[in-house]
Amino acid sequence: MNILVMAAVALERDAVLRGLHASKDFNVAIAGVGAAAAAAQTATLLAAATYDLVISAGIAGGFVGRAEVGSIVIADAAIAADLGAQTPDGFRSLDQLGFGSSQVPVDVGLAKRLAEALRAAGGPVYTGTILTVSTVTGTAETAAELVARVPGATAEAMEGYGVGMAAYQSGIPFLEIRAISNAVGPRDRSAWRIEEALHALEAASKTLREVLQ
Ligand SMILES: O=C(O)c1cccc(C(=O)CC[C@H]2O[C@@H](n3cnc4c(=O)[nH]cnc43)[C@H](O)[C@@H]2O)c1
Repeated sequence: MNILVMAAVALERDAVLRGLHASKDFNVAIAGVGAAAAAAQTATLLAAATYDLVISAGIAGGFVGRAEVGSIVIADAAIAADLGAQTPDGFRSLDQLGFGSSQVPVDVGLAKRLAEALRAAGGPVYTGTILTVSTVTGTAETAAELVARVPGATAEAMEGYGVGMAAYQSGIPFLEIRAISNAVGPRDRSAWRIEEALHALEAASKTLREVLQ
């Protein structure tokens, strides 16, 4: 198998690489922060080589009561939660506006298999919707608004939809894997546990390699 893993920043890429133990089946690349950079970089790499699977991997915020710091979330759906329009009657997604889809398909069977393997390896693992946002949520009001908009919301990050859209447009299966570094809600950057999340991401990458090889 030839698998492309896209991480937003070097710290995430390095955690994934440590977990994969230099497996030749994987190319781990830096996507940049945000869906636009991630989509462009993923599309460039997909045009340059043949891949069987594309994965968006990194750290993320976890919705309170759904995914705690240090846990792993595997996407069963990947949704651009703020892509649409505000109207007097509330938010309208791209789908509701008739301009495409705010959701990219995930390989649900593979996501389930990976989640089972991660559970067997120990550590908290959840499957649920991972939101892609352009702005890191910083208030309880916005967190509540996102959960109301997407009831299955489990984690939020900034690249999944972009990576997934590039994969979808190339007809390649897609997965999103996130390790939780912080709670989604009132901004408290000092409470982010990035090291803890990177360790969880490394351990999850080890299991990922075992599942896919
Ligand atoms: O300090 C900040 O507010 C900040 C703003 C933008 C990016 C970062 C990063 O640490 C970049 C890495 C990566 O982390 C993901 N991430 C982690 N937690 C969250 C979150 O609560 N909401 C959205 N994204 C999150 C994201 O995918 C970044 O690319 C820090």
